[in-house]
Amino acid sequence: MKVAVIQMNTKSDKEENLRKAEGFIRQAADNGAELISLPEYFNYMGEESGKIENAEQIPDGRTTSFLSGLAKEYGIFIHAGSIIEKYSNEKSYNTSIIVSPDGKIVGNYRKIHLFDIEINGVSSYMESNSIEGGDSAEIVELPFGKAGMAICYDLRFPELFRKYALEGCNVFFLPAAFTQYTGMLHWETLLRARAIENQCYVIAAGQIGSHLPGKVCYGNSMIIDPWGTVVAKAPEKESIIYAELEGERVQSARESIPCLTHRKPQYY
Ligand SMILES: O=C(O)CCC(=O)C(=O)O
Repeated sequence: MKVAVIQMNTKSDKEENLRKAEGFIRQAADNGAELISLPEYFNYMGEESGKIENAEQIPDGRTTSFLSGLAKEYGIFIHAGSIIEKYSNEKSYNTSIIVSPDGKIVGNYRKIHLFDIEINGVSSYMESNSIEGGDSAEIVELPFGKAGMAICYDLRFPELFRKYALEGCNVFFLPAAFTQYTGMLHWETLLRARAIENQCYVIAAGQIGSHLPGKVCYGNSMIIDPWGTVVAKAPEKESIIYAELEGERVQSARESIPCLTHRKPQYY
């Protein structure tokens, strides 16, 4: 299955962001992508206060119907890294969806772990001020196999990915708007670790560069195979990268080093 990952620098004008995403999706589909992955917050990154007015219903919202139309037109899967989903008058969900070639939503995942952190003298984020956390994991059946869904900070919780692997996943989605600082320190290492320890592909579409109001994102979108090899990596700009997901790579990793069957959880 040919996958395309789109790296974006999303800003606060939703229609402009959708126009840009559409251009990338059309280009990737014309290049033969059967599955296209977009980053977290691909349709809006702006002031916190703007989140509420840009929140949408799922499935009855502007962005979902935009994605369904394109998925149907090209007969492809589209993974929308995230859309701000309506929750209440104060808060939204940070929600990823996967749309199938017939335009239906086949995956819906609300970011579980919220980025509430403070790094002394560097940065602080309080995602839970505007976002309500999700409360369930999500596995989607794709032609390539089962896929586990996660978003950005979820990457730091290996037990979610282990659960997905034990339930038969061979690919993970990890869309992100990862901060420049923590990205430099941890992004590639954590992504490769999740791929290696679970012997799964990792599809990581990221935001790149600065966004209102002052968040700088690390970019470095990548596709990693079940051996932990980075098979495609985006340059430092908005771009599309491609890779072929190969079932044999999953099998060969799992047969060569059968760590998933060597587990002894009864001892720990
Ligand atoms: O885990 C990190 O270092 C970054 C996470 C992040 O930027 C987010 O979840 O929005």
